Amino acid sequence: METTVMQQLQFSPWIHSKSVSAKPKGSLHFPRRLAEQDILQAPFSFDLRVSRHSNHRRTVALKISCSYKNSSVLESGNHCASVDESLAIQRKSREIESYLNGRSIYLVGMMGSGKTTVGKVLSNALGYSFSDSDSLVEEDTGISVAEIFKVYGEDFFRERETEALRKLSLMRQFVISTGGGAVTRSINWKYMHKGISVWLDVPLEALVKRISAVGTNSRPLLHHDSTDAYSKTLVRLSTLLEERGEAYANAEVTVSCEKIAAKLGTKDVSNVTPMAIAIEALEQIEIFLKREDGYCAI
Ligand SMILES: Nc1ncnc2c1ncn2[C@@H]1O[C@H](COP(=O)(O)OP(=O)(O)OP(=O)(O)O)[C@@H](O)[C@H]1O
Ligand SMILES: O=C(O)C1=C[C@@H](O)[C@@H](O)[C@H](O)C1
Repeated sequence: METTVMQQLQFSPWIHSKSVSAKPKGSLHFPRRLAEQDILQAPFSFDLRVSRHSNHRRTVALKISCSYKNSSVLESGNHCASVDESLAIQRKSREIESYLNGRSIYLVGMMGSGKTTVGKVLSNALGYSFSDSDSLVEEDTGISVAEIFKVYGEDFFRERETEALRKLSLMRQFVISTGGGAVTRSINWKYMHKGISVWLDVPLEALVKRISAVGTNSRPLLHHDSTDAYSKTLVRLSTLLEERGEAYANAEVTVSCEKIAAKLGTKDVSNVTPMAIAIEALEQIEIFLKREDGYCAI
């Protein structure tokens, strides 16, 4: 089967603003087990498009497309940021740099809460490396998370996940997307507390919509036969969320998509972009760090 990978990245400050020193970077993501040779043989195409918006915002989208054979995975993304947002995240990153002092950020949250998507925005802004504990487990074992669950069971996966977090806890200057269930083991918190833990709190309905859109093949705890994907995902996710709600709330910082939506004057969290979530995450991290530092605003 031939599959197309499309990733749309929004670049703007490096075209219009001299005040931004770090150039935004983007990356194109491939299915986890695609061989390097296959990637090299894949034809790419690029499309750069400038858009002007009614409120004087300018955005420049770089769309990268690529086709390759023997894969059934489709990944696509549309990561848009206005000039204002790009400047805001750069400014906020610089502001918290000295408080952060190289500590890593651990993103926790349900499957589909955006840990990977928002994590990459954050790591770019902070000049940190990005890592994903699920990918680390896959690299260590040589098989996918779905296969680990199928062949060895969940307990084996949880052991490997803890080992991945232990290794990550030895690193600095990382943004880490943790597995959705990492919060359920207390030993994992011991490792995550080496850095700052941030819960991406996304309402259940939004999670279900996102996951139903991309499918459950890579998410063994949600996987089901193909019929009625929305309601099956809803039931399973709501059970997990009920079981884990308190565990997520252990995070030092909470980023609520509903609160961001409310600030934007909407109730619809689907209007809240990964960039807006990343900016709110940095603001909440700043509040936490200043409180920890005994800082008192006058
Ligand atoms: N703010 C957002 N608005 C709309 N869609 C989003 C947003 N953030 C992420 N998504 C989409 O939701 C899906 C899940 O996002 P992502 O993979 O980042 O979540 P995750 O928390 O890492 O999931 P998992 O733990 O299951 O790997 C992706 O298709 C992504 O493009
Ligand atoms: O929520 C969970 O328990 C999981 C989430 C994924 O990130 C993987 O870690 C795995 O599929 C289990």
